Amino acid sequence: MVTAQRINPSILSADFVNLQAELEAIRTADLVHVDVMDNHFVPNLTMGPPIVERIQAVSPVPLDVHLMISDADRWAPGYAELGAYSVTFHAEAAADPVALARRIRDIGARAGIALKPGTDPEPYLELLPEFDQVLVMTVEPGFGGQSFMADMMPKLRRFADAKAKLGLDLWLQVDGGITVDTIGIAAEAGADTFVAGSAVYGGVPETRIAELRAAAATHAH
Ligand SMILES: O=C(CO)[C@@H](O)[C@H](O)COP(=O)(O)O
Repeated sequence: MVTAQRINPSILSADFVNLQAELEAIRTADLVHVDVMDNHFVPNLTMGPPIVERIQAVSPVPLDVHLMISDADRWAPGYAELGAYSVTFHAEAAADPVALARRIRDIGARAGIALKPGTDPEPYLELLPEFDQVLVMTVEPGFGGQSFMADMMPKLRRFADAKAKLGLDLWLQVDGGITVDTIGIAAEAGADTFVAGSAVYGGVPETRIAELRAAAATHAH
């Protein structure tokens, strides 16, 4: 069986003044990746619940919310309540990742856990049944347009191995520096869900999404 692959454009690279049109331009995507940053967990600031709620209301594609914020335990459930399809919080920002994932799932969203490049995957491997997706950051979180960190592939492989061993239906997501040249490397290491900002909005989004899909498919497991 070939694993389904998903392309989730990050609107961090979109024109925020024309966001509704930018959302329409990626209607062939699987999910819209929404980067929420608080200028505390990461040195950048984007948006909070009121703007995400408006995006949710007008987007033709469901939202994959990535919270790069401190105190995730307090804020993450609100994004599930406003209707996000998935809510991913950082392992480094949650006091009790399992309890938080359960709250997100109880509200009806998919629960994801994200790891910064320097974070050891080991403590999370046995917790994987509590999550619907794992996000392995392939750049330091905070900004679009950075270079893909190929040295994160061993971490991705550890999650892929644990997923196979436990027989889980778990999505493995990568985010940062994903292009037609790097997507295959991540797919080869076990990723099935790909976030791309500058690679999508740096050209005609529909064409770029199709190109990324084709490049990933040649490396599908
Ligand atoms: O979370 C982040 C950055 O922290 C990402 O979602 C970026 O928006 C990806 O941008 P590109 O590396 O694809 O340009």
